[in-house]
Amino acid sequence: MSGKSGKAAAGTALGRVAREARPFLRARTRALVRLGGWSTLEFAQTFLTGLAVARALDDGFLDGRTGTGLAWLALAALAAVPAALATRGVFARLADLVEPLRDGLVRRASAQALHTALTATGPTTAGPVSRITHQSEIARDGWAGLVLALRSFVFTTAGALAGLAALSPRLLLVVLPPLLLGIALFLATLPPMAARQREYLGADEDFAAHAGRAAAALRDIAATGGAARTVAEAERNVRVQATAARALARWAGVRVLALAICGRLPVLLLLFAIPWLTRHGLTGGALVGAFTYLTFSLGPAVYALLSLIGTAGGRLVVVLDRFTGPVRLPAPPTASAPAPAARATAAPVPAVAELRSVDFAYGPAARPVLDRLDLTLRPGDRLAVVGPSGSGKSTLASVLAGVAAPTGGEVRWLGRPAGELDPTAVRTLLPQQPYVFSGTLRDNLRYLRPKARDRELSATVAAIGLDALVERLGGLDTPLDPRRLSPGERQLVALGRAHLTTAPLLILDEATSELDPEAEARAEGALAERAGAVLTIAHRIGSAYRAGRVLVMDGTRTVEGTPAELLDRSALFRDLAGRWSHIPG
Ligand SMILES: Nc1ncnc2c1ncn2[C@@H]1O[C@H](COP(=O)(O)OP(=O)(O)OP(=O)(O)O)[C@@H](O)[C@H]1O
Repeated sequence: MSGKSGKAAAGTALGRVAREARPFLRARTRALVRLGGWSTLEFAQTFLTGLAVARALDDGFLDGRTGTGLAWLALAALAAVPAALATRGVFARLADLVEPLRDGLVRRASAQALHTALTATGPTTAGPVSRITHQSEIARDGWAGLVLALRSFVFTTAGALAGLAALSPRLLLVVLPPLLLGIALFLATLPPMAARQREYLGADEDFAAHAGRAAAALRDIAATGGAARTVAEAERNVRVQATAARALARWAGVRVLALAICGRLPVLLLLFAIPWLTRHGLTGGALVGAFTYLTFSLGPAVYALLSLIGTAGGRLVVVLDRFTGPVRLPAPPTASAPAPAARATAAPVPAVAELRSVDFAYGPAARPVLDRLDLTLRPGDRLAVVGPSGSGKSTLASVLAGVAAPTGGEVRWLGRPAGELDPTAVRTLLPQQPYVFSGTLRDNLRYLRPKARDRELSATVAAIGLDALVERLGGLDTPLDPRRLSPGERQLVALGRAHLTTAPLLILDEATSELDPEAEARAEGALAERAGAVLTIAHRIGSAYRAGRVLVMDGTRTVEGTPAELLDRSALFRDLAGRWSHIPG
C-alpha cells in the first residue's frame, strides 16, 4: 500500500468511526453529563492541591506559623476524600457508556455474520466469530480506557490551569505554549501513524497469507521447481514489512518528542522563568505550588492520555472500523417471494476460477510467458490446454493454482480475489510426478481429505480404476513402499486423492502421462463427474476431445475453442492433432 493510499484509508477509517460515534454519544448525553458531574470533584482536588501547598508555605511555614502550614496541607489531604468518592461514581457511570457499545457491536457482528452466511458463495472464515468475541472485547476495553483517560485529562488539566492562574496569570504564559505545542505535534502524528500501522498490518497479513499458501503447497512447489521463487516472494514480503516497521518507528520517535514537549518542557521553562516571575512578585510558595501542578497533575494526565490514545486509541479505531461494514439482512421470505433455492438458481453463478488480463514472467527482464490472458472456468467446465513444449502450460497451471503470483492482472476464485481464500479448500493441483508416501494406500488416498468415509473411498477406487492396485497390495490398509509402485500406479494414487477432495477446481498438469489410453480415459471421465471445473494439460489428443473445450498456447498467443473449431482456426492445433494421431489415445 502506498503512503498516500494508506493515509487515505486511515483517514476514511477515522472518519467512518467518528460518524458512527456521533449518534451513539448523542443518545447518551445524560450519562456523559453525570460522568462530568462526578469529575468536577477531581477538578476541585487538583485545583486545591497546588494552591494549598502555596498557602502552606507563604502563610504558614515560611512565615513561622507552622500550625497554619499544617492546616493548609490537611485541607489538601482532605480534598482526596471527595476525589476518591468521585472515582467510585465515575466507574459506576462508566458502564452506561461502555456496555451499550459492546452490546451494539455484538449485535452488529452477529448481523454481519448472518448476512455473510446467507450471501457468501465461497468458504466462510472465522472473522465474524472473532468480531463477536475477541474484537468486541478489545473495543469495549479500549473505549473504557479512553473515556477514563480523556475525562481525567480534561478535569485535571482544567484544575491545574485554574490553579496556576489563581497563583499568577503569568504562570500560564510559561506553561501553556509548550503544552499546546506538544499536544498539536502529537495530534499531527495520529493520521500518519494510523496509516503506517495499517501498512504494517497489511504487510503482516500478506506475509502470513504467503506463508500459509506456501505451506499448503509445499509438495507442488517442490515438484514444479518453484522453491527459489517462493523464497524470493517471502523475502519481498519481509522487506515490505521491515520498511513499514521502520516508518512506524520513526513516527513513534516524533511522538516521544511531542510527549517530552508537553510533559517536561513546561517544568524546564518554569525553572528558567523563576527570576522573571519573582521580579514580578511571585512568592516562593506560589512557585512550589506551580511545580506541584506541573509534576503531580498536568504531567501525568497529559502522559496518560497521549500514550493511551497512541496505543488503545489506534487499536480502537482499527477494530471499530471492522464493524462498520455493510449490514443488510435479507428480508425474510414471504409467501409470494421465491424460495431461496429458486433465487439462487436465478442469480449468476460465480466462476470457479478466473484469470483477468494476467501477465507472468519469470524475472523482470525475462520474456513474458503469459500476456494479458483472460480465462474463465465455470462449474462443470472441462478445459484441455495444449501447446508445444515451453509454451507456458505448466506456468498457466501454477498461476491458476495460486502457486505463482501473476506479474499483472488478477486471479479470482469463486468470485473473489484468490489471495482471500484458502487454496487447499479451492483447488487441487496434480503435477506429472505425484507424491506417494510410505504408509497405507488408505492414508495416501485420504491425504487431502482425512475424514473421507469408507464408502467414498470404495467409490473412488472403483471410479479411478485403482482396484487392481488394491488387490495387488492386499487391501487398502497394507503399508506400501512408494519406490515399488510403477510411475502409472503413483499417478493413479494421486488421481484417486484428487477424486476424493471437495476442492471445486482440479488442475491436472500431465497427471495421466504414465497411464495407458484406456486408464487415462477412465480416470479423466471419473474426475469429470465431480462438481466443479477441471483444467487438464493434455498429454494426448484424447484428453482434448474428451474435454470438449481446448486452449491452444503458442508463445504468448492463445486460441480457445472446441476441437472441431480449432482444427479449422489453429494451424498449431492441426499440427499437434496430426502428430498425436500417430499415438494411440
Ligand atoms: N522456474 C523457472 N525459471 C525461469 N524460467 C522458467 C521457469 N520455469 C519455466 N520457465 C520457462 O518458462 C517457459 C514456459 O515454461 P513451462 O514449463 O510453463 O512450459 P510448458 O508448456 O509447460 O512446457 P512442457 O510442455 O515442456 O512442460 C519456458 O520458456 C521455460 O523455460
